[in-house]
Amino acid sequence: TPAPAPDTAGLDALLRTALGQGAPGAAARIDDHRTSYDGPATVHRLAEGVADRADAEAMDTADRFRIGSVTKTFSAVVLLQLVAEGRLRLDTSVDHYLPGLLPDARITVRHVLGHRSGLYDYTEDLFARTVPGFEAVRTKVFTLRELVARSLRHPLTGTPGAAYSYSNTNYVVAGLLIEKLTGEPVRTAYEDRIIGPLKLADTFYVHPGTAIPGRHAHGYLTPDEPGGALVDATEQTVSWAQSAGALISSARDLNTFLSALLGGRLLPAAQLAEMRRWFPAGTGQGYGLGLRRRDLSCGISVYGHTGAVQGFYTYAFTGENGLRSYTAVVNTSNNGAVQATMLRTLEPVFCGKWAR
Ligand SMILES: C[C@@H](NC(=O)[C@@H](C)NC(=O)CCCC[C@H](NC(=O)C[NH3+])C(=O)[O-])C(=O)O
Repeated sequence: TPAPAPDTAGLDALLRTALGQGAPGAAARIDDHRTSYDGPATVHRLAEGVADRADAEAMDTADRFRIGSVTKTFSAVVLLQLVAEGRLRLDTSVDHYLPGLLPDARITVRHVLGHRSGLYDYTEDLFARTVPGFEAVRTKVFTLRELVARSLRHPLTGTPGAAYSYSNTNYVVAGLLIEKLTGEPVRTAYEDRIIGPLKLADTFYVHPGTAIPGRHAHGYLTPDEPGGALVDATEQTVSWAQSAGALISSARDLNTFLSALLGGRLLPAAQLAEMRRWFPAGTGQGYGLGLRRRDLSCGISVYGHTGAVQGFYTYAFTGENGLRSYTAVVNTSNNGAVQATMLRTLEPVFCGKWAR
């Protein structure tokens, strides 16, 4: 049975709701392939509001932006390619590859990629106070090991291999694994293994640079104080996240990436299957290896990742076999109402107008 057509009117209504809840702008793109993830597609583009509050430049679906944790899916793909090449084993202790880094040799590569390591999330400390925390790190450059050291000031939050517990520390360790196994910085791995082969012309890893190259949206951080002024957070190193959240991309490129991933272009079937071994991660949600699954009201499950970096929320998901891919960005963050509204957009996009 063909998938229901996207309800673009319902999607646009939700984007406008997000603006009413405090987002300066919102943009969304759907790439709807007929028979194959890399074949011809119907493209839907929607944009509301402004990319830049200073000059009221309109939001455009072509604008580049910071994708936050969607970076984790890129990092997981690189490591799973290394698994396919026989250079890494998922059920081997991280200690085997990075001796002495972690305090518990029971933590395996699979635990790290599935957020089941128990490693404390150092960003809890960094961003307990949203704007002061951001201002304190926005121009800072950390090493990946410094970020792990911040995590290890706290005990493990649980037994390695037990429940899912989201932690950025896991994808900092993933970055250290990529660098150790390839002998190259993570930027080279992203470029050689994903960005180049898929020709993702809007996708960049510029750390520790602070500028978003070319045409981009400004990102506005919502302060903790109700009614407080938005903070232009566009320029930052994102060194606090790196392999856990520092990539820059566009709606077009993320749709290409997810369609290729779920379409089987980036990983052999065995490794894609590993990525899709789900652990419970909330109601109607699963986490595999760098990949989220969300179950929708119409019985469709979608696969991708969300992103939250100062000034930008990203939602990037695709359906079965990567046929219909959807990316949306709103240029604010630290705003729960906007986040909830944007998660609802998956319904009209993948279930059509009967989902309202
Ligand atoms: C959610 C998403 N995770 C990410 O994208 C990672 C990189 N971001 C975070 O862990 C949140 C950092 C604080 C953001 C800040 N919040 C605060 O400072 C709150 N005090 C903000 O909202 O900009 C995911 O994995 O799905």
